[in-house]
Amino acid sequence: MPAIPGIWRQFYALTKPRVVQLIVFCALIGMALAIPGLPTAQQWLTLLLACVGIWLVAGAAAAFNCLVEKGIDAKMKRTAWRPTARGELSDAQTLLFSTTLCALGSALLWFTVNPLTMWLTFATFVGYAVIYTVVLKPLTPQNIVIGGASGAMPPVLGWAAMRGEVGPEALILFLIIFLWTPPHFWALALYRVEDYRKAGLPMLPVTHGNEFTRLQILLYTLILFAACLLPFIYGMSGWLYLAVAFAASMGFCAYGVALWRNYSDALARKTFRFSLLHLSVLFAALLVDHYIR
Ligand code: HEM
Ligand SMILES: CC(C)=CCC/C(C)=C/CC/C(C)=C/COP(=O)(O)OP(=O)(O)O
Repeated sequence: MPAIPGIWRQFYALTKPRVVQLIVFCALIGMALAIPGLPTAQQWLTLLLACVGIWLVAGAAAAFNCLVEKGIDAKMKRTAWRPTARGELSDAQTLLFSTTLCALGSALLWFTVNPLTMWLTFATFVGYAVIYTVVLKPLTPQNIVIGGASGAMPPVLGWAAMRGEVGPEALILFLIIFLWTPPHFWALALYRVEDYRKAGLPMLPVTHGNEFTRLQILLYTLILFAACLLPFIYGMSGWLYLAVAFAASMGFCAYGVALWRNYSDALARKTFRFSLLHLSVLFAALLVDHYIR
């Protein structure tokens, strides 16, 4: 097989592939839960097209973020390798790439899914690429809390794709990702604090210090624990989900407590990694539970 040319690999890297994979996975679960029983052939097609559309627009949002933040990224160890930060891709190339992905994804959603999903996905693009990246991130330590609303949208997009409306079930899944985002991000920000200080960004550990951030992480993991029980309480899931949600959320709280009591960079890194496992396992359990009930 011929190797993929370097420039395409660079463009691909701008889409933050692993983050977008989890985003599309959460959207997919929203879609599956919106359909009672197994999808029909027509629903399989809609499901696939909606995933591709959301993936394209999310990738476009990530690439636009890399363009806006190329100066900041260049100052941070974690992001200095990005092709935009290194000047390997020009602003015009990156803008064209992001616009093309966003246009293709939006057209796909409009013509093959439904206009509501297209508008919600586009609003999510604006929420992350403009409101979070341009306005909130340099402005306030609550940037990721408010901006987290865009990251929490995927199950809502998925639900809208299959139902043509937004139901309370989708809003429960939104709430879970919304409350999950602060401990997810602040755990990383704790051990990357010097990066953020150098870049001049007002992330919580920079503005309010290590101890206050650890307390916030702990509080969010506790509220998240309660929110993770809602799908069961609302009747969206059965005992399997409840057992998995209970165990995974207890695990996240345990990390919250351990980090609060005794800080180390290594533990903060483990907490960040655990956040990814927590959300993945939670959503996978919702899916399995939906089909075995
Ligand atoms: C405003 C909300 C969010 C912020 C500020 C945020 C921040 C971050 C940051 C800074 C990283 C980079 C870690 C690194 O480079 O080592 C990261 C990684 C990651 N995030 Fe988030 N995140 C947010 C929301 C989300 C959401 C909604 C999802 C998925 C549903 C997600 C999934 C991931 C994944 C999978 C990674 C690991 C990427 C990798 O290993 O390359 N994040 N997040
Ligand atoms: C249309 C749609 C579903 C859009 C989803 C938007 C999206 C990609 C949300 C994920 C959030 C994310 C990548 C945060 C990274 O934070 P950061 O940008 O502060 O991280 P960085 O320092 O690595 O750039």
